[in-house]
Amino acid sequence: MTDTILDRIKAYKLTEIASDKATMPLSLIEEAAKNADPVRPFAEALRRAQSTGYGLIAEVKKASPSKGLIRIDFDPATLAAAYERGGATCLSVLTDMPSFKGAKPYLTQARKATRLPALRKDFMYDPYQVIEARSLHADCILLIMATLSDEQAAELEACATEWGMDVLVEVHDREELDRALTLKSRMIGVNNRNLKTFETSLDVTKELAEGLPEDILLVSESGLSTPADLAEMARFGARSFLIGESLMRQDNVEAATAQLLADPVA
Ligand SMILES: O=P(O)(O)OC[C@@H](O)[C@@H](O)c1c[nH]c2ccccc12
Repeated sequence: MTDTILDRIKAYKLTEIASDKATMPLSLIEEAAKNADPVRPFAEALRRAQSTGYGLIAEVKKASPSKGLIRIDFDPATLAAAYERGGATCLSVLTDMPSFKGAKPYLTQARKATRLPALRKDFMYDPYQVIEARSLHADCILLIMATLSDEQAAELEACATEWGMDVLVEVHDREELDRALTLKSRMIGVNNRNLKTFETSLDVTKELAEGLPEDILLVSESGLSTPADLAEMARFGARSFLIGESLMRQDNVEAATAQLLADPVA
């Protein structure tokens, strides 16, 4: 079978982690994580927001492997502040460099410019990255079931919990969802984009939302751009959203964010 983009990402991530560990030993990362700003409750903020409107995780995203460069004028702190003024609930910041032109400092810069809880958006394989996320002041990490074993996911989740962070568990099909539901986190992200083919369809959220346990906080991720998209997802039980590209392409990010959230369906 030929390599998917996810296979390629995993391969360079493992190399990157090994080299990071050699440059910056775990003990130093742990020290920095202990001194990080207190955790801001991430899942709780979304639950509160979606009880009266929509929960929005607004993504600071410069580029992607499927779309290339998304935004030229890119300052994480400025963009994060615009998202906050526009009514975003949380931030997501890409820290992966090779595929998304992200960077670790972007996370810290974006979070510091706001009072919003922030997700480290990256491909996590090693507890080292989880502790590193906290050292960058992350409040939540992402675990992608498509590229993790059950054992790895449980180990990374336990590490996040130990450091006080929430976990967004990402799935794209029924099998991944069933595996995700055996973890402790009650926050599930359904990625409308298949990370192996880049095919994106809102039908993925519609299909997987059905029959979810009551206590699950469902986040619909990727490919969302209009108030009608959000209303459609809400009809299927998703009132929290992870949105990057469509907002990043706007000249006025604050106004676009406010407009998107203006008229939530009951
Ligand atoms: O830019 P979009 O289509 O609004 O999507 C945002 C977010 O869902 C997407 O960036 C994403 C979802 N899961 C990921 C995992 C890795 C990298 C990126 C992602």
